[in-house]
Amino acid sequence: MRLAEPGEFTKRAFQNRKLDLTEAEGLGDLIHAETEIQRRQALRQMSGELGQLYQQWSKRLLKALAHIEAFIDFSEDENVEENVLSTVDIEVQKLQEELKEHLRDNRRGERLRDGFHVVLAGATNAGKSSLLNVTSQKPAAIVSPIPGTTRDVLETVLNIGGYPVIMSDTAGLRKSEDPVEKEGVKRAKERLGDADILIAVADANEVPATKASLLAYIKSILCSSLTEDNREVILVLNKCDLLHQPVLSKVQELCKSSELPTACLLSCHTGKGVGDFLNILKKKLEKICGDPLNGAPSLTQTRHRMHLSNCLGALEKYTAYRVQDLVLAAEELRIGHKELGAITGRVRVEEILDVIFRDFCIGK
Ligand SMILES: Nc1nc2c(ncn2[C@@H]2O[C@H](COP(=O)(O)OP(=O)(O)OP(=O)(O)O)[C@@H](O)[C@H]2O)c(=O)[nH]1
Ligand SMILES: [Mg+2]
Repeated sequence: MRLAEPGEFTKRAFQNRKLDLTEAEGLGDLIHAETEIQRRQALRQMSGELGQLYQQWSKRLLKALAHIEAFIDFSEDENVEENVLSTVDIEVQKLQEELKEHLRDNRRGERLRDGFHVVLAGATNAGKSSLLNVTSQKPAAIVSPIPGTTRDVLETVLNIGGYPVIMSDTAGLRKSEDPVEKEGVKRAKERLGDADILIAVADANEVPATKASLLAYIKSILCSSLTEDNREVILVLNKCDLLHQPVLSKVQELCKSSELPTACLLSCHTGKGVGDFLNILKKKLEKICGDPLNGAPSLTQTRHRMHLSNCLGALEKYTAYRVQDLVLAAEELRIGHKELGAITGRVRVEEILDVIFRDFCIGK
């Protein structure tokens, strides 16, 4: 018997299947869609919408800071009234809410720029690598009937309906004494932790027959991620070409259960159901993203996220200190403003004074 050359499985399997896949309805359109979303998102960045938003926050915070300083320094002998403080409080509260909303965006902008992490996980031989090849339409991963073929995490960049995606194939999850495979399983689990969307891949011929046991099976594939967080999960039941009609109907019925994650029955060999899978994936991406081309522009840089979070932290401290110690509270506004300044550019002391003398009749 001749030993197979490395990569032979992949090439042969892929060439045999390529024709079927290009015939799968809508598949090409979904995979090869222009990254319109990314392009228009970039245009929004370039037109400075995000910059304008941060500038606007910075100006409002500067005004709040100036007013509080005016109150601290001049309220006793000049015309600075008590209600200045309550106006500042309201403005700081509003800024906190706007910042929170901006930060609570599921890292949409960063994901749109760098790609959404979609991770394929499942038992050995379920067809994870086959699914990666089918969706990317190239023999990216080695496919073979030998369980434990994939040992490492393999990433492929895809474009699903305009959304950038980094799809990761992982080692099949099973107990092994082989140190290389063990390491592969460890890496697979780590990668699961980073996923925006988890794809639990199972062989449709081997899935448990009841809802409860199937649910437990999915949880074991996802290392309980399903219960621990609210991340999107798709259950893929592969190799449906091997199912006989009565079993197929049973599995189809099982898939409809609302207690299970969105399920998709498909065959990487015939291409049947792959288009549906991509559509489900696209819908999940849309769900995470909202409409990226409308509404407030999204955060795109981790550095900005850090400064905005720091700014929010300072504004929250302002609220905490406000009743006990006005000077400490004002200091927090200064810190918050400095954090915004790290994004929008520094503000000089004179600018604070300008606001004070513009808004109050001091020394006049
Ligand atoms: N009949 C049938 N066989 C399939 C299908 N998808 C994959 N296979 C076969 O199943 C075997 C395992 O496929 P892989 O894609 O390597 O499975 P895997 O989940 O990546 O396996 P590991 O890397 O070992 O974890 C190969 O022989 C594939 O040709 C399918 O839709 N139908
Ligand atoms: Mg594999």
